[in-house]
Amino acid sequence: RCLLLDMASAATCPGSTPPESIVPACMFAPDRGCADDPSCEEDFEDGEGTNGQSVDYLDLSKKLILVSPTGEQYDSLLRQLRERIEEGCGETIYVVGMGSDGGDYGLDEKDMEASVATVRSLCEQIEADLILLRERMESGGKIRDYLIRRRVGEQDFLEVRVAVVGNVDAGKSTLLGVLTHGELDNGRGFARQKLFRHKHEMESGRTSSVGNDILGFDQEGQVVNKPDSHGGGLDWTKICEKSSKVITFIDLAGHEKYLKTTVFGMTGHLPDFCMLMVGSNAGIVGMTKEHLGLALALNVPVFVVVTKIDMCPANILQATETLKLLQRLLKSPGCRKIPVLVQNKDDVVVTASNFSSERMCPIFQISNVTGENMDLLKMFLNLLSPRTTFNNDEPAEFQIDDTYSVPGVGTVVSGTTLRGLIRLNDTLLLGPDPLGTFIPIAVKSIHRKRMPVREVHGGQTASFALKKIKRSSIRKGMVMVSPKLMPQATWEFEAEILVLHHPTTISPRYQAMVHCGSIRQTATILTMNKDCLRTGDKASVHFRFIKTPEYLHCDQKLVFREGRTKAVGTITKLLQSVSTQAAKAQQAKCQVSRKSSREGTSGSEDAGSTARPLKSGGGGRRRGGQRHRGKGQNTAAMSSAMPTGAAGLS
Ligand SMILES: Nc1nc2c(ncn2[C@@H]2O[C@H](COP(=O)(O)OP(=O)(O)OP(=O)(O)O)[C@@H](O)[C@H]2O)c(=O)[nH]1
Repeated sequence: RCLLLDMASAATCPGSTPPESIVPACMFAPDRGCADDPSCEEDFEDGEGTNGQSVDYLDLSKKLILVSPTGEQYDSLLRQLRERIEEGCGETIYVVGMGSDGGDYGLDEKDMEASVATVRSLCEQIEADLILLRERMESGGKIRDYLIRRRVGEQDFLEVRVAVVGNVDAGKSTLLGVLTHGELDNGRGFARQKLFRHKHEMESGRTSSVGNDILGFDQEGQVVNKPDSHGGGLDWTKICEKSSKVITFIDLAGHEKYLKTTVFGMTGHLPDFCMLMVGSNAGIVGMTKEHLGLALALNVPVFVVVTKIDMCPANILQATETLKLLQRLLKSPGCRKIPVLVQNKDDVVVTASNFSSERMCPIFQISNVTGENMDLLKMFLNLLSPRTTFNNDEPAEFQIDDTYSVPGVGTVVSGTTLRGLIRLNDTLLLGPDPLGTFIPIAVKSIHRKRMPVREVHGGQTASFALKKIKRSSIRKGMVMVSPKLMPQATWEFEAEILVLHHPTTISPRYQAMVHCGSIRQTATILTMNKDCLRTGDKASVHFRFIKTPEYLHCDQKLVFREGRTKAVGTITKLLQSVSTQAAKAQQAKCQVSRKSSREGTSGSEDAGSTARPLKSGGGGRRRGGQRHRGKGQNTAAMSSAMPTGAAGLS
């Protein structure tokens, strides 16, 4: 019944049968309101939150447990708090005055003071701070919500990534300029000037690349970024040093012509959350639904920011209409969200506590010109926690999303640490190259948010300076992994996909761009378990990359798109992996053959032997009827690096 929730199930249970009637891409039809769908009217309750800020009420005992706990109770409370802090990657929202007393909530002044003293002492034990978020009155007295945040060292901070999407002119870059530089906009593009990375962006006012901006919060939740008086860029080092939490905004392009870059930003930069921007004057136009659909497909929780409310006062029909339409879209069967208009601090605490349940969708209404409601948005951002916890003991894995050549430093790669711990001077395997090989590479220096650091771990973005490698031999989508992982590159894979939109039908030999993490490469459908696929269909599909093998994992999410055609899915099986040894042997052969042909000796036999296995690789290609199109690549060598027997794989 619900296509988008179904995507999630398609992603998690590959074998699950499709629902009886899938509503085709309902997110593209906002008018399919779900006024009749009672589930969409469901109220949320304070309770379980999954962004690690779970507000679970002490089932240890009654609301008075904190007033004067016994030694045993104190230990249990401490254990419980530690667990919650771990789950919340260093912070949690703690409610005082609310137990399992069957609705008798609230404490009198004296009990509240005693309870807070207990919580404070618990916080000291785990080296955390207690910050009051809100206080309310119930029949039994006061209830308080506190943010408990673990203290971090000067070099350390919690990192939360927020992707910023929405149609052209929704005010994305402007809002980021206002938030990060602390200066309001003039309604004519003043604030966004500080963010643009290219001259053509300055001239056109349009974002075309993936931008990164940071907003730091100190231990008390105050913004650390200072207005930039000298006109230079922000001092990231200072911000990070003073921050306990840093929100990294991934500023994405609103224009359709940059959709490929925007999809890359959403898949490759691993956002924890997605901020969908809507201009209240323009409403839900252009790419708004497209971007919302993408976030839902990738299971990234979304919150909405309606901008330009200074242009549309509340009584103006247009603004009310935009809000109504937005709420209808969010509640529609395609989205199944619970939209909540955030109007005060209470709403912020409730929505932030319940946000990662993925169904709740807070809506903020702001003005970048007058600054209205900006404080609510900042408070909300301060309460967001990363959605994933990481284990440093796992072998390291780093995905590259950009490369640079820095004078005096050499080749630098930037990206996200997916898991494990990477230290200065570690040797990692970098790859795969066009042959599918991985080469050992030493990490010369590490920068995190432009600060030199000695190590980075899972969930952190970083840049590494590498030794003895040319920038041209590294591409986006490559990884650097621990040698323990013995990585292998893959030409072909199987995925369970769900077609969100296609004007006609998709059949074998169809080619489109696969986005998977920071990989983006055209792939061909070789076979599938259905004759053809239409909008709303699910299938198990066998893909093959057309240019180079890639480093993939089972269970990775992918987006398959070409123009307005879109499918999402999950990788279920890796096929035709290139064994590193085979690839290395092949590389050696290639070198020998190249050398001998240069020398004009009878190296033709060797050269011939590299070309011959084309037939075996060709088995795979014939099935898809595709040819490699890699520029200047030795396709013969590439094919021969593949193991034979592709024909039998599916
Ligand atoms: N009056 C008013 N104008 C705003 C507000 N927010 C943004 N603007 C103006 O709207 C225009 C477009 O803003 P941008 O920030 O460039 O929009 P964008 O969403 O980043 O656009 P792309 O980068 O092309 O995707 C600029 O001229 C801003 O000054 C607001 O809250 N009120």
